[in-house]
Amino acid sequence: MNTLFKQMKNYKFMTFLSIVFVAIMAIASLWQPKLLQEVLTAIMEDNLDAINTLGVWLIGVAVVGLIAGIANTIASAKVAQGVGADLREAAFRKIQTFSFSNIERFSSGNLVVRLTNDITQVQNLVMMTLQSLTRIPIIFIGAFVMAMFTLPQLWWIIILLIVLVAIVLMVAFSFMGRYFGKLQHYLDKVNTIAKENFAGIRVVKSFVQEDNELKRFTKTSDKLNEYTIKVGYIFSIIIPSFMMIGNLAVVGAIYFVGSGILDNVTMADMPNIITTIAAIPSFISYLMQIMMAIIIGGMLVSFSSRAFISLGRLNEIMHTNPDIVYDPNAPEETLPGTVEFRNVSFKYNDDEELMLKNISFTANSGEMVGVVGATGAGKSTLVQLIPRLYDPTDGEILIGGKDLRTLNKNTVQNTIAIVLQKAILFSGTIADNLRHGKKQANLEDMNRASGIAQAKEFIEKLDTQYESHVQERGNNFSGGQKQRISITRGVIGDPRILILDDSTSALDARSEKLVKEALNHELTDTTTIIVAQKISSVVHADKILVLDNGELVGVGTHKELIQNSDVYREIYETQKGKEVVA
Ligand SMILES: Nc1ncnc2c1ncn2[C@@H]1O[C@H](COP(=O)(O)OP(=O)(O)OP(=O)(O)O)[C@@H](O)[C@H]1O
Repeated sequence: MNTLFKQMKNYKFMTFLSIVFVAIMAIASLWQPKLLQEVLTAIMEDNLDAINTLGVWLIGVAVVGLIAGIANTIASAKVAQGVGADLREAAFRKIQTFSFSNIERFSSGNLVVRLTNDITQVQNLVMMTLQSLTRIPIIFIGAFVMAMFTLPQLWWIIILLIVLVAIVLMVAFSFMGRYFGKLQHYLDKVNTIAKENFAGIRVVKSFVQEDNELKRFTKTSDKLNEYTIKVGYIFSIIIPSFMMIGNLAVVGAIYFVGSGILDNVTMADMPNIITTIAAIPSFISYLMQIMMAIIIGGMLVSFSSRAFISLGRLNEIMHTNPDIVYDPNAPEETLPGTVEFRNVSFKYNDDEELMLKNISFTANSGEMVGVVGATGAGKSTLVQLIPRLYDPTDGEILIGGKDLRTLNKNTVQNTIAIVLQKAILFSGTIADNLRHGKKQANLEDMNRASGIAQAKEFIEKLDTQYESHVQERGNNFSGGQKQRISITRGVIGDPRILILDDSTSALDARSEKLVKEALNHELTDTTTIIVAQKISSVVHADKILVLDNGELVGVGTHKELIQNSDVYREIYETQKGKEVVA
């Protein structure tokens, strides 16, 4: 709730206006039946002056109610949309502060649902609350009191109507609550299957999985349909039930008033009879208002319970403390490119076992360091600790001789660049993507960096070159092109430490060689850490780290390791026959 109130503070005036307008609207709708009763009395008494005056009043009150209703909707929508947008931005800003671990704990898909569906639920709650919350008690209590004054002898019809409507509503909501949960579950599932299929459409097509996927989708969609129909059935029962209760109340009112009149039909009673007959439409109108207030109130309660769950999920984001926090007082500095691991151990989030165990090594400034090991040995995990994507569980990492945890955020970002295993590009232009690596990058910077990454040639062939459009996830580029663009993005800022996490895997052997040579020539002071599947990629490195099951089992040059490291020799032997190891 705090999160919501905090956001609503910015819209105090609009909220106030919306409450005032809804109160005016409620009073207008309570007043109209009363005026109608008076007009009817005036008609039956043939009082033309009163008819004219009251008619004008009736129209005036209706117009005021209408204007207040429109103004309330505008003000409520402004508050709801504003709160929704602010909440979305606040949550997105908060997520930007999250570490990898924070995001993994939520899962990225789940965060997207929170930013879209959950925010919409909260937005609707604000809208409904501002439109109904104050109106419901005013209408309910007002219409109850007015109905009692209008035809006090029929008090029991009012009570009966309230009890019956409340019973129908409670029974219906108890079923609907159950079905709504299932409905949401299958709706999420349908979304997930659809998203998964569109994102992985190439896999679906290449493995000829269309029929299987269609079956999977249809099964879930049918379930969704089943529960939607069940909810529809309940509505098809409750709406006529309400109408029946309303009609019974109307008939009851007319019958009992009518029989009361027939009991006293003398001329002396005429004024009383006129007043009573004129009161019937007004009484019925109040009954309908009472009924609507209960129905809308019930729906608001049922809807709020869903919206409060969404609010709770958003609160969870807002109250999560980022795992990785930078010291705001640390000065921004230029550091040499040395990397030192001192007894570093690491485990992922809730894992029991350590993924990296007591790792120590030093990479000197300007060196090229290779990291090799079997699949799952912990190579990516190790290099991701260097740009602080995760913090070690134990031990410390020194960059340029200083503890990584004490460094300014900009220092870390300007000193270290990582090109991840999976090349991820953002929609926009190639230039937009490259500016992630250097904000003010100009054409010269882009040309130089793309030259190093062997991307220049293909970019220059594009019609609009660096301004070429990049589709979502870079889908309009090949795997190799995406990797080249992401290497360009990595080197464009001239980092002191460049990490290539298996990021030349989609490049042909010649291009890979050219990238390595260009890195050697152009980034002579840069410490380059290369995670490689193939020993051929790091055979000339100044130092190679050999990882086995999270342990550092060898450090040295290719020659040294061939002699000293069984694990390295084994990897080398298995690869030797398959490719040329220089
Ligand atoms: N985000 C994560 N959360 C939990 N466990 C993870 C995560 N990332 C990796 N792991 C686990 O850590 C281990 C090491 O993974 P890592 O990606 O570091 O290996 P790798 O040596 O780079 O493998 P590969 O050569 O296949 O890329 C694996 O067992 C993997 O399941």
